[in-house]
Amino acid sequence: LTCTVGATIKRNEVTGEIFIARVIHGGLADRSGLLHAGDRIIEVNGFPVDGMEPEQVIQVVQVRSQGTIMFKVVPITERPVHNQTMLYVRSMADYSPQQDPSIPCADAGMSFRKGDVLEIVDQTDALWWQAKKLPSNTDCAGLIPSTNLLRRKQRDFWWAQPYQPHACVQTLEFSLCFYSTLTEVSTVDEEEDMMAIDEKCLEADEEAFESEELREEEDDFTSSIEGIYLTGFRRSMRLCRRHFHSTTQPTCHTRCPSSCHSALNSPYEEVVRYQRQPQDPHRLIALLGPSSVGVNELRRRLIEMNPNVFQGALAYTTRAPKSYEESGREYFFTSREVFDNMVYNNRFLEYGEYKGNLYGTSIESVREVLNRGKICVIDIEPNAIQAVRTHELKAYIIYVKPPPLEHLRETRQDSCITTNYYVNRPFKGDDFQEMEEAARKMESHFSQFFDHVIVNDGLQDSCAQLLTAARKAQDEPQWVPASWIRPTVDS
Ligand SMILES: Nc1ncnc2c1ncn2[C@@H]1O[C@H](COP(=O)(O)OP(=O)(O)OP(=O)(O)O)[C@@H](O)[C@H]1O
Repeated sequence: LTCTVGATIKRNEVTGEIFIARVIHGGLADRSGLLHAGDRIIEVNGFPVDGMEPEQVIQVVQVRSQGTIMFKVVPITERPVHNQTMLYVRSMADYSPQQDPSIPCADAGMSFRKGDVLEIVDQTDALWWQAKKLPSNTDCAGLIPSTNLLRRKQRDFWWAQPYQPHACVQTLEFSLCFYSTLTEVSTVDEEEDMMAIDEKCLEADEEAFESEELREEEDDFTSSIEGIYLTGFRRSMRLCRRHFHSTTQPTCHTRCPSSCHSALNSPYEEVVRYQRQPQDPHRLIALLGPSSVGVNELRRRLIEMNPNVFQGALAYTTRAPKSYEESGREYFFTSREVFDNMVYNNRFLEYGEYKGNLYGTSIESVREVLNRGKICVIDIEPNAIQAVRTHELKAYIIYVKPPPLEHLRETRQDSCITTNYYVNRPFKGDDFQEMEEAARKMESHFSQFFDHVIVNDGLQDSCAQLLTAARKAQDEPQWVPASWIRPTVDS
């Protein structure tokens, strides 16, 4: 009945009467305006349907799949009042009606993936809403679980899992409220990764290790182009970020409660179309991707090619300045006391420790770039996603994805990476595999927050894509969390 007429039916088990259970938005029944939820069906194409099983009724309808289908109905006397307000949401979970035994009619269901934007067209039913996936090329809506129902499914799914120490990693898409647990698990994973690296280093050719070992002093990854110093590319800051400490939880509580809470607790995040006005500050561009995928190469090239438009954010450090360094150029050099105070006051988007010194990217550093009318481009670890998704920064998150393995091998033949132990060592086969694995994890946990994805295959093409995306983020309407536009009292 759903496909042909655009309605679902139900049977009163006591009386055997058949009723319209719901009318699918945009379907034939809805467009005809003749059938409504609650109408009692007496006859279909002249056949009395009282006492029939719903499947039999459907067969009667399908016999006449073309031409006119005649319904004799007793209309519902009191139609529910539809005071629908337009609602758009970004899905924070995957859903497949074919794998959901509780859906009233799987054919009427609509599947969606994390990050999809859905237009909710009907919320009259407490359990099953009707929605369209955007951009939509169909008039007909599909059934999706309501927020409460999906949340309940997530909870049940969570509790139904046998105990596995890492279970929260696999089930994050179902239960973002376990975010803090995930953070701990990721750290453990990272420590394990670190151990793997240690072993590899022990196996490594000692001579090569010695000659390429990280030197104590800090070099820039990049040279400064004429007259312009590229901020935000210092090596220690980047290495430190691999051992990041996220400020996610405290930051969330104080800086972005509405957007964080909605993202963490609700399977749907309400979104609105946002068009930045020319007088508004630029949206922050935040790049993320698995280590060595090319986030900083792309970021550097973008800034180098358009230094008057784009700029990185200067990091803070408690490290003592070297003779040639100036506060406000390589870093903001600061005391540990001041740094701790900034941490306490949630002033960092992310911060961490490297070789006994603290490093961090502050909100003020980003603000300073924005106040100059430039577009701030930073790279972040996934744990900083919530800290940049705020009413003020309105981060546009670009995920840099590795291309397939063969392409990685081909394109990175002459490229080098800096690891915790080596500077500029050529890529090895294992690096590519690790990158792919890290990418898979990152995507499965965080893809719902990606505004744009760049597959970093050919460097030139990726650079062009980044420039286009960074411009689009500023100039074209985008879906953003509704809380950014209608901030609550405490955001
Ligand atoms: N598309 C590409 N083709 C070839 N080489 C690339 C490409 N993108 C990046 N590279 C090279 O790969 C290496 C690693 O890139 P980059 O330093 O930007 O990594 P990253 O993503 O910033 O990683 P990390 O955060 O771990 O430092 C660099 O030598 C860079 O020049």
